Amino acid sequence: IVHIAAINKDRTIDDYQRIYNKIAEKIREDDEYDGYIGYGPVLVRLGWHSSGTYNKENNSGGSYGGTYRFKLENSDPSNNGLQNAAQFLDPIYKEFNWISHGDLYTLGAVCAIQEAQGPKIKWRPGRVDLPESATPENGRLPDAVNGADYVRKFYARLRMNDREAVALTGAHCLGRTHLKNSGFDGPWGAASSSFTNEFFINLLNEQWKLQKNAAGNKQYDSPKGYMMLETDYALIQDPIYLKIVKEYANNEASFFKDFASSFQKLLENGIDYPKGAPEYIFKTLDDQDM
Ligand code: HEM
Ligand SMILES: CCN(CC)c1nc(N)c2ccccc2n1
Repeated sequence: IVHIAAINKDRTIDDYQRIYNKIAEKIREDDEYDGYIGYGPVLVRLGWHSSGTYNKENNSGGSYGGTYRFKLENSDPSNNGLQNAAQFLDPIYKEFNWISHGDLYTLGAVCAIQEAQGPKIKWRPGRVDLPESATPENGRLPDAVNGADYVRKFYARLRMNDREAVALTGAHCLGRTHLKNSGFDGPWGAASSSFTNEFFINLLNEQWKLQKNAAGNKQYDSPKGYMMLETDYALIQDPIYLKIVKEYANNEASFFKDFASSFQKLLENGIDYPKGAPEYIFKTLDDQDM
């Protein structure tokens, strides 16, 4: 399967910055969502899940076709809760319906990370809406009840190495798990909506206890009210991952640099960009004194 980015010469960075600003302003406006965590984290998860169906073996899945908009994909149990992000983006799509769904889902995730004071993420337009027949089957997204071998193998399918896998999981500094969505619960208390390396610091500093939660699923809980999925905890069980976790816990700049490159790679998996294809770095609202 080959997906070539379609470059729309009529659209400039200003057009996409306008959409970025609309999303960023709406994130600020709709601040009450999920107990005042806000829409940032679930927008990041939508961008990740619409890309995480990629399979390097046959270059199938991924963000290109915007197939999350079809029932088969958005009703995948792995996508429980992402309807909130899709509904958030609906009015933005109505106003700017010249953008493809794949570009919108990935732009929303980049916007959410940058507006959470995370790193600047380079973003390239050109994804093209594909028909429903292009929708990948359910089951391509990862399960949380697994160890390091599963995590390594899963990320390899997305062409990600150990550093990229650890960096990407650092996005779990945002948001929370919801029993009704995934059968996992927490963290409780001050849920942060800033993009930082705290996920790695918590992994190393908290005391973790493997417990069964209210849904009977195993997760690691800490006395301070933090939690880790088994796939999170795997990052300190595996010696190679552990070394990288320590690096990111002690060097936020290194985490930011690797996250930015890994996230762009994740969002662009499966797409061939022609030479000279435009690449944008959007300004945050703060950069624009908005
Ligand atoms: C082995 C890989 C991964 C597994 C098993 C996993 C699993 C999960 C689960 C079970 C949830 C809770 C969903 C809910 O209950 O609402 C979650 C939330 C989240 N995940 Fe992951 N995840 C993985 C990798 C990633 C990656 C690569 C990213 C982004 C780069 C990411 C970003 C997020 C975010 C931002 C949330 C919070 C969403 C919200 O607050 O609504 N995750 N993840
Ligand atoms: C770093 C603690 N937090 C956010 C305050 C956290 N920790 C997690 N382990 C986590 C796992 C999946 C989704 C969100 C998550 N959030």
